[in-house]
Amino acid sequence: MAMIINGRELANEIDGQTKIEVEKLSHEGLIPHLVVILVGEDEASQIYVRNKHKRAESLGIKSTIIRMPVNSSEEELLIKISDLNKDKDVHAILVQLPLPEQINEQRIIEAISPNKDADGFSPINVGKLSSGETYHLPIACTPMGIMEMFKKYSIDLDGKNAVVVGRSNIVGKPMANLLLNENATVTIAHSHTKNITNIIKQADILVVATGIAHFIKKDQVKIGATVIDVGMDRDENGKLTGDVDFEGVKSIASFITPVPKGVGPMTISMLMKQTVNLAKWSI
Ligand SMILES: Nc1nc2c(c(=O)[nH]1)N[C@@H](CN(C=O)c1ccc(C(=O)N[C@@H](CCC(=O)O)C(=O)O)cc1)CN2
Repeated sequence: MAMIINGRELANEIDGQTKIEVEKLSHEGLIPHLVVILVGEDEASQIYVRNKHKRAESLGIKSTIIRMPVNSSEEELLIKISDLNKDKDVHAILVQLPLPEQINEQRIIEAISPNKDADGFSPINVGKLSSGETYHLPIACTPMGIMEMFKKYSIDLDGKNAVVVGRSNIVGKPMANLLLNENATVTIAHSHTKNITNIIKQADILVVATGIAHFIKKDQVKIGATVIDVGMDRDENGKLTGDVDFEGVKSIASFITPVPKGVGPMTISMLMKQTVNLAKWSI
């Protein structure tokens, strides 16, 4: 039976460390400041943004939310980002995704200064990560949170077969680079991959980010694998569930993350930690 990785507990532990760090910086006159831009009224995005704001305030981080109407133009958003890039009081900028369809997501991400890139999505920072350079580098928060889980639970990655299912810029690609940087042998599988079950079955470390509820079943998973579920799906009753059939897979895995209380809570904790780092690196 797998050990269940408790993301909520680990997130609380990391928040505790972040709070101490913020107190120290505040005594030195530096108050980390995160600005989150929310365009439109997507229900889930509003909840995530509110949660980020509450978490930041509880840790002593200055938090500003900029709300823009759903019909905002790309130009308006670019102007806002340009102002924030120049504002010395702002250390970290995040544009909540997804954006309304009239706005090109990549153009927006590229406009954020790499030095204020709270999400680690800027092409400069993505390039550095894929070159194996990690000094003063903001990294995508969800994969970074998963790396913290491996560290906390002493899960060795060196020489292991790691399979990342999903190739998004937010999770799949940065996850693969982080695993590669730790000497894992990494395969990215996706919707066009042939014989995907055979590939998944080889994984000592399996990270799943497909957005398809219960995509991974027990008979596809190697006995003793570590299974990380990044999914946030809804089952037929509307209940939050993951990309992995948790009940089945937990009986053969050695470690597994649940949904909820797995990877999700780590994302916001890593954002807080990254905001503090960006503030420190700015001086
Ligand atoms: N600019 C960004 N946009 C988005 C990101 C991101 O990292 N940067 N990620 C997601 C949304 N997200 C943060 O923004 C996020 C999603 C989920 C959770 C979380 O804690 N989930 C809980 C369950 C919550 C629930 O009950 O609905 C869990 O898994 O336990 C945190 C952050 C897309 N946009």
